[in-house]
Amino acid sequence: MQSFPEMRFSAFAGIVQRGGRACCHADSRYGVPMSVTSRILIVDDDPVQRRLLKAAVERAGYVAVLAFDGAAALELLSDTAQPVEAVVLDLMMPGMDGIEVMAAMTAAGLRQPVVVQTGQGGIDTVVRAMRAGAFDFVVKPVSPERLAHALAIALRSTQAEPVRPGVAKEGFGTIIAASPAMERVLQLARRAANSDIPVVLEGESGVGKEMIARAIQSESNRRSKAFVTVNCGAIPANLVESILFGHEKGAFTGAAEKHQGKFVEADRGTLFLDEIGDLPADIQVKLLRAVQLGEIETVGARLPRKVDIRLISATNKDLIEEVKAERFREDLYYRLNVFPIHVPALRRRKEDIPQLVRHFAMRFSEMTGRTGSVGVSAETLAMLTGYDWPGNIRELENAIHRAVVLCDTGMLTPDLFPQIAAQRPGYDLRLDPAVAESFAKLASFAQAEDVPGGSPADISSPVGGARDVVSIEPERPGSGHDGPDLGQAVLATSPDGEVRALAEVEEELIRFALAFYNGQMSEVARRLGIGRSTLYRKLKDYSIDPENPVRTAA
Ligand SMILES: Nc1ncnc2c1ncn2[C@@H]1O[C@H](COP(=O)(O)OP(=O)(O)OP(=O)(O)O)[C@@H](O)[C@H]1O
Repeated sequence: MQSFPEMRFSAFAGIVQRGGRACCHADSRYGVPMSVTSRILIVDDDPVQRRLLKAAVERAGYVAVLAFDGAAALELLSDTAQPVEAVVLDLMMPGMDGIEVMAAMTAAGLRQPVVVQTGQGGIDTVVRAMRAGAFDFVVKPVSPERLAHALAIALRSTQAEPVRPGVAKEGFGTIIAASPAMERVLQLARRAANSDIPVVLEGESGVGKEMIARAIQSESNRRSKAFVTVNCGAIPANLVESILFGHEKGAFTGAAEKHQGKFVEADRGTLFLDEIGDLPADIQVKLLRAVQLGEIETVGARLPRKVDIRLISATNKDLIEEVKAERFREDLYYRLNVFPIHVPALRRRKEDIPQLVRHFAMRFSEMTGRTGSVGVSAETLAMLTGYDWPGNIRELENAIHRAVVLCDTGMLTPDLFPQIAAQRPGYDLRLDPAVAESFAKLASFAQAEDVPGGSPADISSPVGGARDVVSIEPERPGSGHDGPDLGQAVLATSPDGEVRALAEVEEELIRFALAFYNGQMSEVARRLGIGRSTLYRKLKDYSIDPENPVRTAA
């Protein structure tokens, strides 16, 4: 056995000279043996960023190697004596920028996975980086946890037999998440799992609400009991009561048998009420009673029955708006909505897309019995990351499934996603007729609601079928530039030459900032110099939807 000092690195930071330039490298202060520790190259011209990234990389247990520009980075990457296994690359650097570094890496046959750092805002840069071959991207300022996660997955991708990225059979381990927004969601959901607190999951269709509900159940102390789901929007109004609360034999015409109902089925377990906003008014009263008293009234029964239920509800409606419109009972709203969790749309957390794409490619490769997983080309990853996914993860999952089934080459290429390519600028859609035909066939099996962005008609005729999609991608005004487009400046005077009202200018500036910072509330509040709660109050005052701040013309 080696003695302790030999097992550890000495703490040093050396300077590598190269053509008059200097770059430094440092060892892990955690003293992890070199033979098992991956060396991560950090390329950033900003010394403060380099220091922060180095601390994060070392905290994750890797050795940080630092370079302050592209040229020094390429030299370190080519050093076979001390191989670097992954790269954290800044895109905006003087001289050679990040995209040029990746191009030079490709030209030199350097295959280390690259995690690029991008600024807040426009997706164009991300798309360019993915197209240039980036493995993943993180948005500045990146948390140490997010960076560690991205590096772990990047490093696994280089192993001969890649491990599925953090995927467990059930629970939170099944949920692929890389973005800070989803990390926060999962943090809240984990908290909720520790108690019986009623949870409402809000979010668009296909964002993963049911998956999160299942994870909460499977990590709660009810995990060994039933998880029963009811889609309140899908049950005919005249059957809701009987389906939820059950009925006695002969309770009404046609009730030939006793039916125990979902509440009884879920007794001692969890009841997941999906589309809760669609519950008819009379059933809302009965649900309120069940929640308040812990007892239900089975149709036709003489006595109420006690039940012990953990309730998780989900909605893709704005429940408070439903309350205001008197379609949803206020008392029930407050009973159910004790612990609200908002699950953001996929277009609001594009950092999740590369990992989801790889995850589904691997899963569907396994399911379709392929030997080894299909790869995903850089061009495809760029295209899929740039797309808005109106149907969220469900749409992404279905798109990858179809592409894997149709893929003959072992690599997912843009032509396997005609319904997406049709909506992204710059993709040539001259499809192989055989592929187009397969899409037409597959599309006829697809449920229209599963692919909101691509109906069968779109898929079978990708070129002609391209529809006018209203892009809600919150692109940074003047994206592709470093600063705001001056054409977007908030004007101080009105067309009649008079100074505009303060409230009007404020509203416009807030809308501008929301679009500019891609809806990142903390950033918007910070830049406007106000607190988050003030920002939320102002959004309410001006009826601004943070998801869609660009006001439509009156
Ligand atoms: N983070 C994720 N990681 C992996 N798969 C996911 C993730 N989120 C969602 N999915 C998958 O996407 C699909 C849709 O998810 P889910 O049904 O949970 O969405 P939902 O928000 O409940 O949709 P709806 O409102 O339409 O019922 C499922 O197949 C689910 O497994």
